[in-house]
Amino acid sequence: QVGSTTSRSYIDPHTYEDPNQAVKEFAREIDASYITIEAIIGGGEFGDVCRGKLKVLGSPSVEVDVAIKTLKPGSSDKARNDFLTEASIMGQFEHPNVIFLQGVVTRSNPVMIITEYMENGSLDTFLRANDGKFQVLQLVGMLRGIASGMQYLSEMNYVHRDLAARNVLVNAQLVCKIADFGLSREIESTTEGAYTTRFSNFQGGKIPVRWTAPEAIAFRKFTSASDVWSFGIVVWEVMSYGERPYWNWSNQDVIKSIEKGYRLPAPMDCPETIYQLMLDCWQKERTHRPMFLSIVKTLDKLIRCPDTLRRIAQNSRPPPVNPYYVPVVFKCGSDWVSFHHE
Ligand SMILES: Cc1ccc(-c2c(C)sc(NC(=O)CCCC(=O)O)c2C(N)=O)cc1C
Repeated sequence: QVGSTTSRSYIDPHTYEDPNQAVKEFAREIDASYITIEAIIGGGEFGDVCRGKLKVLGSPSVEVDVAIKTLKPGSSDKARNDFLTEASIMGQFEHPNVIFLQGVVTRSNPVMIITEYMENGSLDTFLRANDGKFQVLQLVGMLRGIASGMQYLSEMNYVHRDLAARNVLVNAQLVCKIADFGLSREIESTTEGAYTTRFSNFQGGKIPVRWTAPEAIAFRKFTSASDVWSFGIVVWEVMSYGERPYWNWSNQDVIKSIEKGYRLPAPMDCPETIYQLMLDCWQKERTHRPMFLSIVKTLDKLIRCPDTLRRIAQNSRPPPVNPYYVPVVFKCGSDWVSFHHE
């Protein structure tokens, strides 16, 4: 890796014969007696998400706040392995803008994954609950953190494939961290040198269309450049305080509009330089998109010279009437559609 600051690459846990081997290698085993579950704060695919305390090793009287994912009892071995995959991936990373793994409980039930506690939860719900309440500089600071976390992951040759505001967590100090490492993936270097993923068992081939780059939708070409496209959508989500990208358009209409060159309009009061960054991330040709390293530098410059954030992008006209919009009796409730479309 030319110019990479990390010495090693991420290892896909699926390359291990025995998935338990990967967990042992990358995640610290914590004894359940060190953990106190205090409250359930949400539900996940495999069980509950809780808030709790972890006794600090060596000084049991000291406790830290943690978040805990539990695997619902009676889960199959496959569900257990898929559940623990997130820990095997997360445990390989160490960066201030990537969620920190404290460890796992695998030798007693329920099986648990323990991470740092992110007091303000997921970024999209946090912004919707605080519409209009932040200064532009605070929003840009959040974006800088997300870009920095993504730069680190791309240097580790990790392609996220599901970067969206819902998968970014916010702590009490407004620090944003990349989360949600559940999807399995395989990294294969190609002749172009760009790291691309050949398709592995990506949860039944479903993709979050409105966050995904055209080449990843069309022929599953997931790379750090397609993560940059998704980052552009996250920028739009943040500057829109959690507005849904493409509003209530159908996934098909999103794909057709993007193909015809349509791009999301500047959110209200969005600085022109930030809107230009979004457009750069949404270049059709993926090699024309900026790398995360340059995105971080661009955001750093804007933060250091706040005057560059004063000029507001034109057009805060209402969202354009979608030319393809046909009133639908019901709407597919999820962002995820299979390749064989709805
Ligand atoms: C492995 C992992 C990954 C993410 C989390 C996690 C969520 C899915 S949600 C949340 N924090 C909150 O929602 C705080 C909200 C406060 C409240 O509503 O009381 C976290 C987290 N890490 O804090 C958890 C784990 C274990």
